[in-house]
Amino acid sequence: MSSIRARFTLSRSEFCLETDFEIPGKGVTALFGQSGSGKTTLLRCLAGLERAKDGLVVVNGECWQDESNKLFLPIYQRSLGYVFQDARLFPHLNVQRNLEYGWKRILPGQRRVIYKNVVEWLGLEHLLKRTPEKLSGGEKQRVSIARALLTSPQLLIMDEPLASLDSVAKAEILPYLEKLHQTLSIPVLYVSHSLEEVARLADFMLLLKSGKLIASGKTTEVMTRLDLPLSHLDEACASINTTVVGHDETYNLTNVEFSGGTISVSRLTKKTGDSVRVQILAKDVSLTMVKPQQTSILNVFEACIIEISDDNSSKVLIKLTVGKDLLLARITRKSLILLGLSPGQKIFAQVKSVALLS
Ligand SMILES: Nc1ncnc2c1ncn2[C@@H]1O[C@H](COP(=O)(O)OP(=O)(O)OP(=O)(O)O)[C@@H](O)[C@H]1O
Repeated sequence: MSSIRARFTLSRSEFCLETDFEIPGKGVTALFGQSGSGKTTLLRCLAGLERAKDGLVVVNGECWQDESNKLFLPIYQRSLGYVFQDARLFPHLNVQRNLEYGWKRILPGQRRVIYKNVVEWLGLEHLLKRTPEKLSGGEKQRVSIARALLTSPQLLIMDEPLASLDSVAKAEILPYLEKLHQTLSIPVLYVSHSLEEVARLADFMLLLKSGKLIASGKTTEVMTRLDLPLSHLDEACASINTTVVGHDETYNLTNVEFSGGTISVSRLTKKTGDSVRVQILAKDVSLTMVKPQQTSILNVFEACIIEISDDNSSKVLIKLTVGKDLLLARITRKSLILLGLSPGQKIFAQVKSVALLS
């Protein structure tokens, strides 16, 4: 199986990066951690901008750095695309010339993407003749992503690509990132501070704290681990991959199916069989002992409690399985006691609200 394997130890005066990980060689892996946890330092090590002691980097079978310190490829020899917070386009070149800059550096036989496809994926056809000063922040960032992709990298690093955009521009660019996620064979390492972005885009995640990796694994598994800080954030959530199974034209709803049942959401333009990833916030899940008969909540599922943890002085977090999927519920400690909930118990999870991610 394709994978990216890396190991670094890098000491600075008041900070030490010590990481050893293997992530899938395709799809999007999120690198998540608080400010100062070492995300940029880790990316710099991967890129060859820092020389970590006894470092190791192997990207889909290609060794960029080995532990014997004999092999250390400099950045220009690592097949890497880098997208920064700010787009860093060449201001004097129009969009097309910016894109061609990356494209022409790669020999035709070594190209792994098709120019026309990249332009189309990122919706740039009508912008090709414009100079960067005539682009919005979101458009600039789309050009920057396309330029990085056109270098046909073995690995695409995106370092908080949405951080400098306002919420309107973020909302505009996210569907493009989702489309890339579904279409692209190039693995992406995506740095973000936003749990929603991670839930939306990443299949796998690395969680960094004070220079150490405290977790790595499938996004939902890491996000729902009660021993980790993510499940205790206000926006704690689970993301679930579903498939459209039909539309309810009378009530303008779409039904999507997952391992635990069928979820009704507002009518989507998707077709039967299409994939949809949904996000369910812990605070939007309540629990009942018997299946509610008369309720305005449409989405009620049989669930099993697998773990309970304190959240704050009045709330607890409950991790549930619903079919083969995981869900989090944040309820009051009083409800926990009144209902007498404990691990192993079968209950019903009522989902008040479902956000559609893609
Ligand atoms: N050149 C340097 N010399 C010494 N210490 C540094 C240097 N660069 C960064 N650091 C320290 O290393 C630690 C990790 O920094 P890094 O920039 O990797 O964190 P980060 O997770 O990317 O943060 P942010 O999310 O704010 O960008 C911080 O404590 C920082 O002060």
